[in-house]
Amino acid sequence: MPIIEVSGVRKAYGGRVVVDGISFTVEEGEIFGILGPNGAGKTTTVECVEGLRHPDAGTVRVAGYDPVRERDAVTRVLGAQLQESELQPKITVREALQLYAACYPDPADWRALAGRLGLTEKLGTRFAKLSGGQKQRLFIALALIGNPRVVVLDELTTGLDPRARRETWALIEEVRDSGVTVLLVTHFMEEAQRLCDRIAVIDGGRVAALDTPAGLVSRAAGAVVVSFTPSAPLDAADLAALPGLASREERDGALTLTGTDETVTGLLALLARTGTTPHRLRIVEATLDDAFLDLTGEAA
Ligand SMILES: Nc1ncnc2c1ncn2[C@@H]1O[C@H](COP(=O)(O)OP(=O)(O)OP(=O)(O)O)[C@@H](O)[C@H]1O
Repeated sequence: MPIIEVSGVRKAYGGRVVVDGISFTVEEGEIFGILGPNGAGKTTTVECVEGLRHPDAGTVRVAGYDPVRERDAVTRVLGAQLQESELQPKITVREALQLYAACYPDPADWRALAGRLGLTEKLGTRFAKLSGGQKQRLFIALALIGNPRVVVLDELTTGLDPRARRETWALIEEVRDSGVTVLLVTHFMEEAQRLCDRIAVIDGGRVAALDTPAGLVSRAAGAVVVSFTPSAPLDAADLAALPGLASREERDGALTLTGTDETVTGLLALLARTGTTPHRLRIVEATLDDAFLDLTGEAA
């Protein structure tokens, strides 16, 4: 049984539909990404999973529980870090961990959690004095303190420098490796590609695509771009017949082809057959960015 099931969820604010029939399931033990442009409906969707918003239609189940009607049960299995989290500026890391631990019947050992998240030396530090990366680590610790089976992380690494972001990624992987399912809302392609087992691309309140990162990339219009200068001109009909060819451009004797892996294989066979040498050969694969642009028409 999937640990999260979202089926046909709709949500409108003041008559404007922002989530328009979203469905997906998250399997236990995976890092599932929700990716989409600003205002796509990502946060509204995960807030329905967390029970913070009531869908107008459709159903949500977390470990079989309804987040609205069975709020207490869902609170026991789901930990959340919200998009705009804040704590009182004067609370120390130790006090925050103890306070949150007191809210759960069977909390994690907060000292061990602080150790895992590299916060032991900061236990006496006030929230306002923590760096961005330390605050995010504290929010991950607070999301994990109830020993949840699922943790929802919304825009966790926004505002972090590249090094702190990478450290946070390693922590998210550790969380998953410890057996907790992760639902991750993100804007960052590199983050989604590196961390997620599967990604739902949300655009205009709908699921535009749901696949593994590699599966999404292979859907980009020109998944592979090959450029080279042939030692002798190639026959236009031979080039046009290459399997999977999406586009062809010639400039100053240099050829640029976009297509698929099959296009590259076909091109290599054509070069061998005609005894042509490809000078300055470059093969570039599409990225999740390209797939995202194709799917949503927007840059991340
Ligand atoms: N409480 C609310 N009342 C009215 N409109 C809202 C409310 N919350 C969100 N919206 C609107 O709903 C749309 C979807 O918002 P949501 O926060 O779910 O998108 P998002 O994909 O998470 O965006 P972002 O990446 O910018 O955080 C936006 O146009 C937003 O302005």
